[in-house]
Amino acid sequence: MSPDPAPRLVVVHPDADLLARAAGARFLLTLLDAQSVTTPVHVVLTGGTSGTAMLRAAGTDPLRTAVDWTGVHVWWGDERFAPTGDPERNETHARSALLNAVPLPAENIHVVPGPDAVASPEEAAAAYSAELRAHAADGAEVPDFAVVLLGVGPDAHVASLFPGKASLGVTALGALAERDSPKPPPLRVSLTLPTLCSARQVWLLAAGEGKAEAVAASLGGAPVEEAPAGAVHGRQLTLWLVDAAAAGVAAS
Ligand SMILES: O=C(O)[C@H](O)[C@@H](O)[C@H](O)[C@H](O)COP(=O)(O)O
Repeated sequence: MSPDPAPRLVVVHPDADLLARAAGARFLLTLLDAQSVTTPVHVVLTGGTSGTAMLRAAGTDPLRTAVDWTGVHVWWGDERFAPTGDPERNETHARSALLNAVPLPAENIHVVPGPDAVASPEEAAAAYSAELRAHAADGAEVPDFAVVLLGVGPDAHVASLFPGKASLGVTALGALAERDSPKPPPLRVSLTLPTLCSARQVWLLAAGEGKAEAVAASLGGAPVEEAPAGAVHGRQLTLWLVDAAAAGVAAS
């Protein structure tokens, strides 16, 4: 008998601000829950407007002081191939939104190397895959992620996995290089789809009416080539955190 699929829940918040605040608090509480049973706890952050707003909310939420940050490791679902400190980098936004506001040891922040460290996105992806393996359990390729956070693009992309791209067919665990991202900048590094789906929980964030079509297609079962977001599932939970506009409903 095959195991029951993990539940997929959709939480609709009235607007983008409440979405960010609720998701930020939920993130901190989920870290606390995870720390009550295991340490270290590995989490995957996302770039983008909603993901960054959520991290900013977590960065000022009083609950952040209850987390043992020395036992938290952060990773990125994708990164733009830009040098350290560049405003294009997801890392730069995450640091100013949350990471600089909490006592997270520098060695627990696993950044994707940029052109100031390696020669190409392929080299960056290989280095990130090796870093993931180094923090995985014996015999595993990637850490046991407690949560993967993902912003959803208007074309239903997640991380740097875009509709119609060969990257969607990559079955290996680890990171890959994308050289032709339709969302600028073109050069990026992304975790693979199976890596995102290896997490215990996957959260997908979407706000604004520009995301309504992507959310409807993803939840409506569109094929992965059309709506990569719909193909991402956590092992225990898949949580869609959206605002009313992205859900296509009028806010009450
Ligand atoms: O590097 C990036 O651009 C992202 O990680 C990307 O996957 C992002 O999360 C979505 O495009 C949603 O971004 P918005 O919330 O800004 O629409």
